[in-house]
Amino acid sequence: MALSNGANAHTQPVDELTSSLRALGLESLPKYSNPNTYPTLNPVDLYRSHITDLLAPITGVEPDVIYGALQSTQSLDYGDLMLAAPALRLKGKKPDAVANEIVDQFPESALVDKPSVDRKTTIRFFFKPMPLTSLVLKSILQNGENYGFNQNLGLRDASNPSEGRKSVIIEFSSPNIAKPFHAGHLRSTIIGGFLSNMYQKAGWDVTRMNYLGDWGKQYGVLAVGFDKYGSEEELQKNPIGHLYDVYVKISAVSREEGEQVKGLEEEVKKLRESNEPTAEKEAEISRIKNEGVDEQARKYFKRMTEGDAEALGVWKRFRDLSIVKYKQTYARLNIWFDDYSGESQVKDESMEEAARILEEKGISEQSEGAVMVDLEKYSKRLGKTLVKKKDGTTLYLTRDIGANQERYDKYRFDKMIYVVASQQDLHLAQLFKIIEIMGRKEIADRCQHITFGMVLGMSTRKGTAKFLDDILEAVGEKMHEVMKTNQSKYEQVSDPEQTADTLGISAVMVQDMTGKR
Ligand SMILES: NC(=[NH2+])NCCC[C@H](N)C(=O)O
Repeated sequence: MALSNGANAHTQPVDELTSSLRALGLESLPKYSNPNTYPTLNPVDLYRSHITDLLAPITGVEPDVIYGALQSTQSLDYGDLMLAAPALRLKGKKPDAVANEIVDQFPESALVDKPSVDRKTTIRFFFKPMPLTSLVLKSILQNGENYGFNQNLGLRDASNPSEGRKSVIIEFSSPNIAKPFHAGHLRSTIIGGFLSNMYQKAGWDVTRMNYLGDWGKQYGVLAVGFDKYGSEEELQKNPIGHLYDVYVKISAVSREEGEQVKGLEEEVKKLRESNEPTAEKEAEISRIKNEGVDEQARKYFKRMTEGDAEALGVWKRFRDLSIVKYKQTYARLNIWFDDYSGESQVKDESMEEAARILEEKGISEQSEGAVMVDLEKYSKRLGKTLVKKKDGTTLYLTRDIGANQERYDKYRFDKMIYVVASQQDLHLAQLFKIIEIMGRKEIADRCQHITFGMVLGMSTRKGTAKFLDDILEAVGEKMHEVMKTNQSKYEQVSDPEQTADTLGISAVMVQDMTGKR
């Protein structure tokens, strides 16, 4: 989304605010204004600044200290702002005496009532209602959807807007094709969407990125499965669900074959012990090993990695159709992405280059044909980890290393945020460490992992919700039930299904934001 450039995008309202303040009998803007928020001074900043102005002469404390000590309250019963007297750090005075002095000496103000002391040392401030409504409502009307935001925060240099805006990549959601969209993906989607909006409103250039799990042998398995169980019609209708079903079916076959081989091997062992012929059983074993799902999938994926157009074509269609469907579902949450990247998009060259650097710097070592990095010398908890498998293929971590560099080359980001569930804390810590010791500390320092637990506090009753669509469906149904418990109100809702849907989605979003982060 295009953002207006330049530092002055929001300076106009300040002038208008000044005139509103004059109308309330105040000369002009408060003298003390937080320099970070000054150009867009929103009402809360304005009140904090105003109170700071009034308290500075009474207490003799630095305005910065007072401003910082004025805190929001837990609930409005406790005032609009509060100040803990000890936070003023006045030496040689008892906090309760300080609190009383402040209340006694607090001058008449057009914006706030005379404060009161609570629990001896806490001073509570209540805003006067009338000026509050006239200031806030006016500011909301003037700023529209930009109310409460300061686009200048995203400037590289606030005093020199021509330096441009800071850029941030926010990587979030990142589900795996043909696998369920689980609670971790849901929370990542919500938190990531929220962060994107916040950075955008703070004037950063935001790139919303979805890093799909779309590469690896399992996509060979999927292609083999589609040959057997796939339906073109189903694929078009419901790609995400259908591919998942196919994957489940073919995985079961592959598991069965694995067990079969194990059983046959046991039998061969026994036959050998009793000197009986084993040829027949052995032939069966090698037939499964050579023609079974696993081997077919391995071959198929190998063709994909070698750039075989036909193999890639099939896979790409699965990916493209899934993305179309994802987009529709994300839209229900008002979430979109600028870049659908994914593990498949990481170029071999960038991974090879990373491998070369790791080797040259003596960071990686050979380990029984595979390549490993020992991070224990940096931190015990980072452990040892593979960056290349014995057969030369890459791993999840390898692809992340390559992707990190490619994103930097492409976007020159000032910051990159990975919104990923806490199961992957170690993975991301390893990633950032490896990037750092490869000599890219500057890039590593720009990367941040936003982690979260996966307790959802919302169980989908049937326990069958596997995809985002199902989850949203389930919460909608639940809401509908709740609505029906009040029949007289229910009858007044014109489109209950639609309303339940909207409420359900809102509930999912809101419950994630109710905890303090
Ligand atoms: N850059 C990353 N590794 N991002 C997280 C990707 C999450 C992964 N697709 C999963 O579902 O587990």
